Amino acid sequence: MNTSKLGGKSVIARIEMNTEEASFGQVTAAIFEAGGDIVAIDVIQTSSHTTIRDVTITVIDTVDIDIIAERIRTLPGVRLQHLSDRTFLLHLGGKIETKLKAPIQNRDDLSRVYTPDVARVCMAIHEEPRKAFTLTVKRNTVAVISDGSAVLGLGNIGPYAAMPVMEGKSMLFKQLADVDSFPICLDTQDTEGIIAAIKAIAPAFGGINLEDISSPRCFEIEQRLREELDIPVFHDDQHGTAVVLYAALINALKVVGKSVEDLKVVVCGIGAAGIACSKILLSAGVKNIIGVDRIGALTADQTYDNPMWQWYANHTNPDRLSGTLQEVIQGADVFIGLSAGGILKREHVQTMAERPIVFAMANPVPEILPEEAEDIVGVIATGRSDYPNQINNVLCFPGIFRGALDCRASAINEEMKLAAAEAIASAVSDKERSRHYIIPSVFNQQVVSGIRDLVIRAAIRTGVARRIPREYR
Ligand SMILES: NC(=O)c1ccc[n+]([C@@H]2O[C@H](COP(=O)([O-])OP(=O)(O)OC[C@H]3O[C@@H](n4cnc5c(N)ncnc54)[C@H](O)[C@@H]3O)[C@@H](O)[C@H]2O)c1
Ligand SMILES: O=C(O)C[C@H](O)C(=O)O
Ligand SMILES: [Mg+2]
Repeated sequence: MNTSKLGGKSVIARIEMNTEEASFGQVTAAIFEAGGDIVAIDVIQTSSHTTIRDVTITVIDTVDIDIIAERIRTLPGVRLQHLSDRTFLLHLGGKIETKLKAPIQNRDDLSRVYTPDVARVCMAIHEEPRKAFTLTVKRNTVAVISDGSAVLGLGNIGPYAAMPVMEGKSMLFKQLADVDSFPICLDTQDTEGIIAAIKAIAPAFGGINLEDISSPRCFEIEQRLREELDIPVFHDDQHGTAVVLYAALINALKVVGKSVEDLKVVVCGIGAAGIACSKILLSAGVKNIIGVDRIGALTADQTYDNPMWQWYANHTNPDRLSGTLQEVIQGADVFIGLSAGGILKREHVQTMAERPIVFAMANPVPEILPEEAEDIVGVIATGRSDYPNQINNVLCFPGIFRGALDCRASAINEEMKLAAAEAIASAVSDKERSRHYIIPSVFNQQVVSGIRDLVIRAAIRTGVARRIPREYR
């Protein structure tokens, strides 16, 4: 895939200067002229003739960091000691750690957190298994599990390379919703192997967040685990995405003044996310959805080996359109991309209906970058945090699990998902809503608490809550 548009970079240049030969002004001018932007300067060491500074430089994608380094190196009296990529620095040794809730300071503490006293707690759980929820980490812990087979839009990069994403999800769980979580990448892509592994580790967890498992295996894995486990199993790429997409569409339609029943929607990428998003749109009353994958539009006139595609073809595309994305997108009101970076061109968007809505959600590179279509669309959104309108499942998964854990839900059902979408959409007020603001920020404090509230109510209403939090009694 094309990784040249992975976003801006931020580096730290450690620069040693002989103050008799060079001035810091020359250094900043050289960085600026080569296309870098200085965002921070830290003095590391000074002596009578030399100073060492850490200069934090950001650059946009089109700027070559090596050229900046070369310019610095050629300045007389200046030495570039080293250049570190801040993103890689942040990943050194991983991004999360465990922390103790109580210190172990003496033998007495030791005997209570561990043997012999811990045995009494073990036996209490043995006698009454549901006490695992009160006496272990199960109460507040979710496993973030992947097999590395469909990581972001990077594809099947395997369990080791998938870890940074899963660690990132765990950080978001903790920071946004105070949910503890473990990133777990399994070294198997066999459906039965994955199901068995997850069932075997489930006792430690209050919920399972499946992540970046490719379709169609993800459907069976989730379905089986939902049937066989008594804790919520939620494939985030399907349902988290669908929830946030639906929330964004509710608000985008208000901005462009169109209604759900009249829409022609093209969904590109009929995988885990594309199928789940299409399903939520069908239940929201969208009548004309056309799914497109690498082979073109899915139509009931064809037969497919992939059973999900067959189901899809039979439930969408009422006019039985066939052909390429370029052909079927003509006259569409909405494009939803959950496929691969850079596949939608400005010329295609120009053939869409008036004030089209473009949700280019492939990560890390969207189907089309906002700057390529901004002036010809009604609303454009991506999955990324560096553009306005980020449609990303991070708006959903922390809050939906917060709600599910707080009421000890046995499952996350359709009603809870719709409740979460409603909560997200309503976090943007009528006054705030605009073509650049259809979806609340990930950092909007209202989002998690709003989702939690509606999700708990939906869980109680539908009988999956095993504990009613005090404020709902
Ligand atoms: N913004 C978000 O919150 C969010 C959430 C989930 C997934 N995504 C992104 O959506 C994409 C798909 O994720 P997934 O989990 O559904 O993966 P997946 O592997 O299950 O499905 C991807 C589908 O896209 C199809 N595809 C790939 N290239 C295509 C092309 N050029 N034209 C048409 N179809 C093409 C594949 O054949 C496959 O069916 C990824 O880029 C992922 O990062 C974004
Ligand atoms: O991980 C993300 O940011 C979104 C999503 O889960 C994806 O796979 O792209
Ligand atoms: Mg994902």
